[in-house]
Amino acid sequence: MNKPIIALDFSSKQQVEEFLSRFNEPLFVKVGMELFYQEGPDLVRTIKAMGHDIFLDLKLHDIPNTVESAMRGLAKLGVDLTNVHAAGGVEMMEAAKRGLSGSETKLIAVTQLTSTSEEQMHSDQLIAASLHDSVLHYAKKAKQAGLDGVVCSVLEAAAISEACGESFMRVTPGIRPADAAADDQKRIATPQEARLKGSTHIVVGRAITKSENPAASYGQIKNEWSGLL
Ligand SMILES: O=C(O)c1cc(=O)[nH]c(=O)n1[C@@H]1O[C@H](COP(=O)(O)O)[C@@H](O)[C@H]1O
Repeated sequence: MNKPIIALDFSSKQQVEEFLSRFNEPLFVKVGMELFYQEGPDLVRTIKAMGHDIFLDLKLHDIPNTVESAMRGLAKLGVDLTNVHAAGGVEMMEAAKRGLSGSETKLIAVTQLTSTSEEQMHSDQLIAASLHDSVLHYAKKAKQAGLDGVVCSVLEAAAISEACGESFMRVTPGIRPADAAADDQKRIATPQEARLKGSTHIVVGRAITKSENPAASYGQIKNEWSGLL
């Protein structure tokens, strides 16, 4: 079972170091925009040197040439996983993949954000399809572009596995323990539902980072995800 990916949604290196010091094991962590825009590539190198796996979540979405060049730079960081928005199109996703060539970094595409509801998608994006079909469509486009998988919600993971193959990654944020608040997320699920409904990876932020005891919360989520609870 893949380790839960902890979203390090902090604004400083100091906060990250304090948080990571509570764990005595190698983790799979996500560095997103908040942290990367404050601390830059140096912190990514520092976390890597500590022995943790890294998902660099910058959600690139631009013209193919710009994304390819940006990915060429990110490839040098040696992260394990990074992402683009599938809405950038197949040509952009292919360019992103070219930019990463020669590196070990896996590439996935965000389909519809887990903070998006079907009503919002209809009204904000003027997409007439169901949210499920939109996510599935983006997943097929990501597969066509040669990507390693997608970011989706647990609710779409099984259908994507069926359409794109079991080895195609389904990285699912919006994970909450059963009694926790949804916050700004719309398509949420528990770690147990993620395991039963076809996720290959779960991404967990606030349920761990805002916990009184992050290591204990991580342990509990990890056990539920692995089927040990
Ligand atoms: O690409 C992502 O990681 C991502 C995609 C998505 O659709 N939804 C989503 O929540 N995320 C990220 O996953 C994390 C979820 O955080 P929590 O809601 O605090 O667990 C955040 O860092 C988001 O940026």
